[in-house]
Amino acid sequence: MTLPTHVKLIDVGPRDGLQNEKQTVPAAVKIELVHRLQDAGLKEIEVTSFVSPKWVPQMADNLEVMAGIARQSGVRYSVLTPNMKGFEAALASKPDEIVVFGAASEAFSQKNINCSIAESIERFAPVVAAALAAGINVRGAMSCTVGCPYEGDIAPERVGYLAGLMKGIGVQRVDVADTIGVGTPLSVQRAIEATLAHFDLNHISGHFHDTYGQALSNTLAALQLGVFNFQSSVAGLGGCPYAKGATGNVATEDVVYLLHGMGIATGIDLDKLIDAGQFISDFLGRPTNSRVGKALLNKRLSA
Ligand SMILES: CC(C)(COP(=O)([O-])OP(=O)([O-])OC[C@H]1O[C@@H](n2cnc3c(N)ncnc32)[C@H](O)[C@@H]1OP(=O)([O-])[O-])[C@@H](O)C(=O)NCCC(=O)NCCSC(=O)C[C@@](C)(O)CC(=O)[O-]
Repeated sequence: MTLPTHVKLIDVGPRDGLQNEKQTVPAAVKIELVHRLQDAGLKEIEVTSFVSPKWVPQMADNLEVMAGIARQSGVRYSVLTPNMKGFEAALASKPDEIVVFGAASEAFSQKNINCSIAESIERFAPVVAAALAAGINVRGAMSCTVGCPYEGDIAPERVGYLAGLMKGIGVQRVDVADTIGVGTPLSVQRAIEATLAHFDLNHISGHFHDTYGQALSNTLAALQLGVFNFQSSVAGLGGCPYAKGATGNVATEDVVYLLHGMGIATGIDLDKLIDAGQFISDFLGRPTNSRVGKALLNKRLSA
């Protein structure tokens, strides 16, 4: 078994992590979180989304957040854009990458973006073309690649079908997302293998929610297939408003601990990352969801 020697992490905490928070998180707090993540060594940060503020009120400050970030060279700042309206609004914020987001499940596509899978691809196509013409990178998030809150198990063929559609409209790389965290290593591997029919390993990332406590196992299973891009959320923040009961992404701190323990480089300073997790957890008024964060904070206190 040959594992990757280096892994790239995209922290999606400011977007996926905070989009579902009931309390208002001021733009200044989101900006400070992004600053702390980049100071900790994150080279890719998913900052916000340009979606309907009626659907996701927490992301309504998208322009303010993007404008407030003191950008570091070498860091990629991405934003979600579901349609041309979102893309046109996002352009002013100069994102390095835009993300179109579809689903392998018809029901989830309807609940999340109010259209079928086929209609979503029709909406994404001009967004992708406009982004590429403007020199902006394009990622495609694929939700519900192993399970759906409305349809149950999702067959790998449906993941392959969506990946093929994404490839067909020019999406450059895709995320294989276990939106509700029901996957286990073999089901996640099957979803990735179905994606590999359309995208190579350089262009696939794993995005695992931790609802059933499987996300680290699933990360290892993806590493075993050679995947070396992963998304995670500082302090394990998050959940999708249209996936009731699903918890946050796997905590970035826990993934970094796993990888460093296996001798896999990330370029991330775990201590600084834990401080970033503590910062946002303090603001939200609850303990971090990161097991590693909790353990190392306790260790600091008892030192
Ligand atoms: C996609 C839409 C907009 C379609 O929503 P719609 O209602 O079908 O759109 P519409 O074109 O009919 O427009 C309806 C209203 O929305 C406005 N509108 C239309 N588009 C935009 C836009 N881009 N930005 C701002 N406003 C917009 C539009 O102007 C109009 O306003 P009104 O005339 O009623 O005042 C809607 O369904 C929506 O915003 N959904 C939110 C989806 C979302 O953000 N979900 C969470 C992110 S996905 C996720 O978390 C999963 C992921 C990526 O992390 C991976 C995983 O784990 O699975």
